[in-house]
Amino acid sequence: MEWTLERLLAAIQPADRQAGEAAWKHWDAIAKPLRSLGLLEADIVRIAAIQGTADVQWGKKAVVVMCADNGVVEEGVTQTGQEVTAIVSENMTRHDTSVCCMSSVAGADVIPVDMGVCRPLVSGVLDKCIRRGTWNMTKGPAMTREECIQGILTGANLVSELKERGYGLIATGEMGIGNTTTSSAIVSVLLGCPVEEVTGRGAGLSTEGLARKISAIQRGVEVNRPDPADPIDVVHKVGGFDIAGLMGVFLGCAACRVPVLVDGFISAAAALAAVRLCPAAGDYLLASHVSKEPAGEMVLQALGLRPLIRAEMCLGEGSGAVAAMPLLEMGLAVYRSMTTFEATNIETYVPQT
Ligand SMILES: Cc1cc2ncn([C@H]3O[C@H](COP(=O)(O)O)[C@@H](O)[C@H]3O)c2cc1C
Ligand SMILES: O=C(O)c1cccnc1
Repeated sequence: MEWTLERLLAAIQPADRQAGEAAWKHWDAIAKPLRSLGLLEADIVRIAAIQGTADVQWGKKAVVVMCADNGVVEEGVTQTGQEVTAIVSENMTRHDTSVCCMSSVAGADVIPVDMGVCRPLVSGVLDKCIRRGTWNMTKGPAMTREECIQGILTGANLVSELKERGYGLIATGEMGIGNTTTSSAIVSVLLGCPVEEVTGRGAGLSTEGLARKISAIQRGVEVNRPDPADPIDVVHKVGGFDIAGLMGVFLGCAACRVPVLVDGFISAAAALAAVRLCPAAGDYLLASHVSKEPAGEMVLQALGLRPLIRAEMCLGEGSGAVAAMPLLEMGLAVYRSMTTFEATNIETYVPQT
């Protein structure tokens, strides 16, 4: 059954605290210094609560890469032309992008999705194209409200399908020239922060380019007056099809009780919009890394998330989210395989909390 927005939001319930407590109990019985694996432990506990059982396991892993073009690129807010979106999206099918190389190491499948790239793509990219690029947000809404909802439902339906196919851990990724512009616009509106504080150089931008980018976002916000209390209003006016799709992935993962790794600034902006739409969805998110973009840390804080990795990455594509997978798997290996204090006859260790 395909999701409607009403059914999707109604299906999202807070994660299972009791399962989380049981997972802490198991961690604390393992023969090692208490809580010494830090966030690895906390994240496995989070996943236990998401899955509703302390018997944590996740099966296959995937990174969903939402690809789309952004009309605002005509304002000169990016270093490269928008044709790069299509090229890199197609390179995903040949396993020739950064996230593809990293996913091979992490054992994750890469699933590129055309949410609205400017030209038709090869068939290896899942065709969910809403429209061939958004409109320029400095002149009016980037998309209609209906298109935004279509994007959200596309992402959520994809998660349901992936869950049926045995995927139990999903990373979010994106490819869309200009999407740090849309992300900064969303974050500025949702967090009520000045545009210049949440806007960076994206995939590389000169100082003049950065000034153009800030001005374009300011004009986009002034022209559209998005309502910060209505995340769909914000994303349809100043967001992109990739971000709408990512919102749907986060909401779909929450509805299907699948843990989802947030990548960098763009994914985090989409996660923020998803959580503002449905606060309970926040329980299902895991932060992977903190983006080097200026507001990377700020958005994670607003989401109440602690990143596993601080590596000054700002690549996108889902690269940071995939990088966190092996760490989580190491945590899971200790959680599932290690001997306990009791079994190994260590009686003298008195855990101090
Ligand atoms: C060759 C290339 C590969 C990329 N892979 C990810 N991004 C990253 O850069 C884009 C966002 O930056 P901006 O808003 O400045 O355009 C997104 O596509 C993001 O995934 C790339 C960018 C480029 C140029
Ligand atoms: O943090 C990110 O997701 C990011 C930052 C800059 C460019 N591309 C992606």
